[in-house]
Amino acid sequence: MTTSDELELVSATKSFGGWLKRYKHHSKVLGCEMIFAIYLPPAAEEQDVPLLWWLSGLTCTDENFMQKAGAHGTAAELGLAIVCPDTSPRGTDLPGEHDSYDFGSGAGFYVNATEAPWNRHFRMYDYVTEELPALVARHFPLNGQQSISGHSMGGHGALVCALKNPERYASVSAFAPIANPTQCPWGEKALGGYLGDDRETWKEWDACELIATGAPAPAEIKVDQGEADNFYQDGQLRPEALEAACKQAGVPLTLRMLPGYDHSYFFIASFIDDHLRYHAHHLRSG
Ligand SMILES: N[C@@H](CCC(=O)N[C@@H](CSC=O)C(=O)NCC(=O)O)C(=O)O
Repeated sequence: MTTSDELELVSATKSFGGWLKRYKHHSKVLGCEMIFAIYLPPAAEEQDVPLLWWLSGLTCTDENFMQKAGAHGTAAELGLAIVCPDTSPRGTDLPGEHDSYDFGSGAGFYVNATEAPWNRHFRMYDYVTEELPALVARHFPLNGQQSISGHSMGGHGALVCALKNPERYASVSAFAPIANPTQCPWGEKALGGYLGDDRETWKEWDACELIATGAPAPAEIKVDQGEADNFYQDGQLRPEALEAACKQAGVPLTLRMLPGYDHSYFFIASFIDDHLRYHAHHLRSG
């Protein structure tokens, strides 16, 4: 087992002149061993660089984005580091943790659970906003400038992290986020399980609710949504609710509805360059 400030290198792979590295560490917040991935652009060999957080979706680990999004070339060009955390605590084996793809392992929803037994380990919000940022700041050549993005459950996570901490991130974007989790089946299952039956307590983990109560965004929010996404068509994502909440509150949002694209990493790979350039712009001017 590693101690809280030790990193164990799992793998190192050269990519576009930079390095994709995976590390194992002990998380005090989650009470288990975790793996995260970091892409360090070539510029990180000479200077401290800005950082983009990528939060992945249901069933993902630290690996999906790094292997499928095709982000390394543009991140290398822009001098942007990228960190991908895992999507839940691992190896805790709570009763029922592995029974479904949308709750428990691979489905931490970036909240701090309050219901037993989940509250012992499932504190992914604190992990991605406190423990892991402090850890990577100590170990890598980062200049302190940060932005955040994510997909689906991770898009929800990115929006919530940014709306709760607008001073910490220069910008926020999302691909097909679960934008209104208090009002969709995925969110009702996860928030009910992790937080209990009182739906009032769910609202602080819902981007639309946060915006409605006056939470400011760090910059104009950028969201891409595929129109052929089956989860969108099934009402899991609700970008229209995000658009309405932003309009009502005067929060700037650029929402693109993209014909023909589904929920997969082919959609993400098609538009990741736009998102990286949007974040690099805000990180430079931040
Ligand atoms: N039945 C599918 C559902 C899981 C899925 O589609 N996961 C998406 C994220 S969905 C919302 O958070 C994903 O990113 N999958 C990983 C990938 O590499 O595509 C299943 O079990 O895969």
